Amino acid sequence: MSALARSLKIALIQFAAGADKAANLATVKTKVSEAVANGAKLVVLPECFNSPYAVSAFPKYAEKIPEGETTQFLSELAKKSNIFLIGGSIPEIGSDGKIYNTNVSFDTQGTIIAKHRKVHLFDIDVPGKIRFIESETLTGGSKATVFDVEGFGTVGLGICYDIRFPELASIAARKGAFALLYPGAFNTTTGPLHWKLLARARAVDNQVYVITASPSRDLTSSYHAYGHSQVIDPWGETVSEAQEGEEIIYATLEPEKIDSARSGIPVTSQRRFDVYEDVSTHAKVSDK
Ligand SMILES: O=C(O)CCC(=O)C(=O)O
Repeated sequence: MSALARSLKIALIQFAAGADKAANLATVKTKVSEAVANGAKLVVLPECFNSPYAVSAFPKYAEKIPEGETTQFLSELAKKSNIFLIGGSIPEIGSDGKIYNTNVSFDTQGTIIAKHRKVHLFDIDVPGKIRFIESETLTGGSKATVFDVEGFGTVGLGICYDIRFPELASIAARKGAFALLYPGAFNTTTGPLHWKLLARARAVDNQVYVITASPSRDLTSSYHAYGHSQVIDPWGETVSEAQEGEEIIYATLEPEKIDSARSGIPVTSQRRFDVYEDVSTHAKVSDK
């Protein structure tokens, strides 16, 4: 049986969150209803869609999950819209008092099906170009996340910088994923060089769809997101790609695309775990 049971129409919502949380949630509501009207069954929001993407903002905007207003809002929206809703990420305050960059995702009943805390924090310093140290206010998660989209199949999920670490993607693929979802906010330094390269690499490594949802670029904010939300197929081809502004992009994921890649170039069944270890046997996988 194919990793994907049947065709799945998805939408990626690219918009820039500002300082006003209520306005950000109102934008999500409007754009999700547009995506639903256009037939999307699974909708993906970008990284940090309810707050500015800035280390100083994370503590101010952090909410509890599931008690916080954004979780409640997304749950109702998923249920009312009868969609699977992949809630990008939001700053979360954990029961340990630490702050995480966290995805929470929902099924068509509004029930939480996944919670992923960004595992690899975005701490980089490229002199003269970009310095961003998430660990100044955030703590990294400690689990890989793989979950079922009921009636369609299994997916893996990481947040932005997590895409640079192929191990998380391999774990999901070994567990039968048909797609890897990465809400992310690359920037105008690393985006042009690495955003598509990494998405295509993860797609071809694992013969899965790779879905990366970005904020749009806002030159008035301190962080200039790259935009270019995209859907890459298991052959490494771009199915759909946004530019840098506000946009909703769509794609229909097809089981045949996965099957043709896997039967034509059968790396998925040719792996030599007798020569190297399968990382997925060591992984802790999130149960929500
Ligand atoms: O890896 C990169 O270049 C960008 C990562 C990033 O922006 C993030 O993790 O939020």
